[in-house]
Amino acid sequence: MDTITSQLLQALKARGATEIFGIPGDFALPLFREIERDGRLPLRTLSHEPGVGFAADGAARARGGLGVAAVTYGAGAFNLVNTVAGAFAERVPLVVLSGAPAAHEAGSGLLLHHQVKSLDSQWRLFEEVTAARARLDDPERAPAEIARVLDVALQQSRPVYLEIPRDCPALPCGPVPAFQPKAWDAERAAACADELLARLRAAKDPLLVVGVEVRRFGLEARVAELARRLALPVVTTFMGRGLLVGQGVPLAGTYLGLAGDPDLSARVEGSDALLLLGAIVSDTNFAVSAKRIDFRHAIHAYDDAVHMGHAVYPGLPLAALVEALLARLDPQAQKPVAPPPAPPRYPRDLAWDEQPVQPQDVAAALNDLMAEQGPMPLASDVGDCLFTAMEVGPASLIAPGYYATMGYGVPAGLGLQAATGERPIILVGDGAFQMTGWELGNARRLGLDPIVIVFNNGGWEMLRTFMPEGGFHDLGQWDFAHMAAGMGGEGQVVRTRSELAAALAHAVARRGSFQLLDVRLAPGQLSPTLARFVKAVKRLSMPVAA
Ligand SMILES: Cc1ncc(Cc2c([C@H](C)O)sc(CCOP(=O)(O)OP(=O)(O)O)c2C)c(N)n1
Ligand SMILES: [Mg+2]
Repeated sequence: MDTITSQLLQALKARGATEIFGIPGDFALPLFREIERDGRLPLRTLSHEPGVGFAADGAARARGGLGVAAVTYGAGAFNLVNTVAGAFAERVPLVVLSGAPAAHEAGSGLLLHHQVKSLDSQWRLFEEVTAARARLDDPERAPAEIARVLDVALQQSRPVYLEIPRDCPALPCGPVPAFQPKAWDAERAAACADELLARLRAAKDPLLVVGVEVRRFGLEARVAELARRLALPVVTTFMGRGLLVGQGVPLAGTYLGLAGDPDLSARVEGSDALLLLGAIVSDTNFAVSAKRIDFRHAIHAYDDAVHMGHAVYPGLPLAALVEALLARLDPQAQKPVAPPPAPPRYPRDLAWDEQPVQPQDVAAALNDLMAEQGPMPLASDVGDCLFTAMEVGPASLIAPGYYATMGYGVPAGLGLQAATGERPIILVGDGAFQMTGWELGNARRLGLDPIVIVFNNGGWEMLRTFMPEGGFHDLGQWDFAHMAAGMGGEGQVVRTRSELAAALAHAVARRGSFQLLDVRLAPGQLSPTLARFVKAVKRLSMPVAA
């Protein structure tokens, strides 16, 4: 007999989920038992709910489709909130499944364990970080409610919340309707495409800037075709780094303003027709511009609307716009209007010498590795590791480039490998590792063996660059390499460039357990990109970054 849980699992799977990350509690034990009995989606338990949320987020970003995090009511769900907030900010379709008290308990007159202000406090809190919610306590309504909420997750590419009281998982339930893509107005899409193409054709130096929605809505191949037909150079935003890799279009690099390649930044800031597809216009993507970009002259397609000068086309999903444009373009590529920017230059040919390792040496070593053995997916945390990732390329990358929460890298890398089967390279600072790096202790049990590079500089260096006078940035020297064995992996201390090259070669050759490179960096040793970023922030005398 089909139950609320089995129908929910079928609906999740049909919408792209391939596993569930979770930590149970007594309010969620019946749900976990049903998930395990059903077996349709393997249950991957981790050690702390932030790890659960980041792993589900990483799975969704890397594979496409829904990511799923299952937790208990109260303590578990509240632990998850920051990861769901990051998913909301960065447009990730993360599904939260939370246990909850049974109806008869809610009316017991007793205060329940895990309860906060009221039994609805958790529901109200998730209203702020999700796009849709439902309580699955009525088998009659459950199929339609499941479809409504999961469809919003995919249509908006944002997190959603399902609360399942512990007396409901095994209730009989009918089938959940299939996914309904968003409808759009074809006439409005046509009018928008005509106006947009007219603007591009009148421009002297049009450029295509791609952002996260291009990946979230599975449009990379179609956008690459659009770039080809329009003969437009493709630039990514900081958050969009790694997009269109391997799609056969010339990638001009990542726009980083004053922190990036000066020629590319000048082209972007000087363009008379920036076509921004799916990009979040945020401070991390556009704040450190030498010349403030006037978005009134840009064409910005984001969050189901297209802004062109003073015109707005609402209710127009990115997919609708891309298809309307392609329908108007000759498959033969047009002639480029302006010479494409020079291709980005990434550090290569690491010298195998006794010089102390610097962040850019990690980038050079990874570029040498990928040139030799092919691309490997990157998962990065926040800190100088993320700025170093801008020097690795072109490689696919998942990272919280806008919401900028620490703790993301290791669990998201585990989620990436669990969902795609690809072995990731995880870049993480010592501070962020102290938050969630311990999830590596679950890697062997889950059959995962990421390569983890810890930028061990003994402090919160990114913050120290903004406020050197602060005496609270030091973390001491943690010996992560020697902790690895106790967690089922292998660790190597790396101090020199030749040690880096040898340790990376060893790590790549070893499968079946995670490999940790504990890269000892001198405090204050910054990547060139972070150094330029901080200099730009100070030059623009912007408020200190969060
Ligand atoms: C969950 C969380 N807590 C705090 C911060 C603030 C913060 C940064 C951002 C600006 O908000 S960067 C940073 C230091 C990171 O230290 P580490 O991982 O060692 O990397 P590195 O030494 O390369 O800086 C902190 C504490 C954050 N982004 N996320
Ligand atoms: Mg650090």
